[in-house]
Amino acid sequence: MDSLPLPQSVLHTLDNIRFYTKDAFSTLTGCLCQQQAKLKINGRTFNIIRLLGEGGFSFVYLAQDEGSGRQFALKKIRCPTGSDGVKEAMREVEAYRRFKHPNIIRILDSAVIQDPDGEGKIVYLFLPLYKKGNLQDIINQNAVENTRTPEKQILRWFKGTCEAVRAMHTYHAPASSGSSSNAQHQSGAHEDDEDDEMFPHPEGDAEGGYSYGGGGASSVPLVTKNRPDEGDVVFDGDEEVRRSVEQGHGGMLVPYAHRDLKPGNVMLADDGITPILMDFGSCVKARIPIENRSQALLQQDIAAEQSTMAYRAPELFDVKTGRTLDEKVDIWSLGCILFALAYSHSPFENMQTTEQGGSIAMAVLNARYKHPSSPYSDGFKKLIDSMIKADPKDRPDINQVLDMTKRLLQA
Ligand SMILES: Nc1ncnc2c1ncn2[C@@H]1O[C@H](COP(=O)(O)OP(=O)(O)OP(=O)(O)O)[C@@H](O)[C@H]1O
Repeated sequence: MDSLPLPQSVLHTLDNIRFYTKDAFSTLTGCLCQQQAKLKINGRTFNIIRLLGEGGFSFVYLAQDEGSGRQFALKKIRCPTGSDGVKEAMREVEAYRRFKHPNIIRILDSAVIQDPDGEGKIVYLFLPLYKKGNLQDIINQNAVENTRTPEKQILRWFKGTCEAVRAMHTYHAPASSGSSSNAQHQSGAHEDDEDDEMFPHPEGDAEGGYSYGGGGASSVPLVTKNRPDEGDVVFDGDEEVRRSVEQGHGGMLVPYAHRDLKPGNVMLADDGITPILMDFGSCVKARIPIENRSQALLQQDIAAEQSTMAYRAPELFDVKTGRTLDEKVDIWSLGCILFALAYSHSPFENMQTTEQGGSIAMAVLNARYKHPSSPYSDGFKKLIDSMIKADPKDRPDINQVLDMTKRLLQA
């Protein structure tokens, strides 16, 4: 059959869902209407229904398990040979597993396969599907319809988002061997893991909590374990945390920072109320002492790649030697998120800044922004202002942000 002429946008999409053999892909391009892209992993077949979204490093598809009919968000991360892609993707997987909290996305499973089209590997993350979209969709809708979300509603979404961030900022290393009691479990994490482990995992975990097949054209399942068995040392994917646990220093505070908090990374659960924090590709241990210029430049480069500019804290634009980066970077971003939920844009992507010839970076470094006129309360505006402070030391910590938010909700 002759191939149908396809518009560029469709070809672009197809280029990114060449999940399986070239023959099958030819069939797909020839019969787009009748055929659906399929992905086979470990004997399970998934129909790829449509593209949900696209990030800097990945494509996210709506996928359906042909056997059970269950739908997922399937994140596909392509990792070229010679890059740290697989390692970085696995850091994201470990971060999803580390934080078990009702406002943090959980991972259902993951797999690494040989890229059928190249030398590299592809990492697939199976995530719960959120059909209501994210907070950026709400912002876009408000902008298009010239509407505003009521203050209390904004604060409810914001509070849930802060609770997710608190779970990261107050993370404690696993207490000891044979126990899964980390801070998240103690503070009411959901234990609803019955859906986990979509693929059979016949072997034990490899060192580092996962293993993946090293070659061959066929799909190789990632061996993962989402819940620790009795007697296992709980490994959270971080070498330093593991060493501390082994040395009997479990239970210590190890704050993590998300480093890419923005409305597009907060999904809405099906109730439309519960915010779910996602996209942990940028997540790092929060406290990083900067001892020399090369460390400063490295952190600056990482931030430039992974932290969205309009929500990025000033200390990540210009990393200073002799300082310690910490979790306050997220507090800045939370201030920008609250502002954006109110006024439909980040404080540092408004027209005024660019019209006056100023760059975003300059405005951020000076924490220079203005509240447009609005019906929001003074308390609400003060909460935003408390977080968007140039000096991280002047910003509240996450517990203080939550206290202020709760007080406003009760007012
Ligand atoms: N679980 C999900 N349910 C529904 N849609 C999702 C889900 N996960 C991701 N998406 C969609 O895919 C988009 C990209 O996802 P994600 O942010 O994880 O990718 P990324 O490559 O890490 O992005 P970024 O470049 O912003 O860091 C999201 O903005 C969202 O629209």
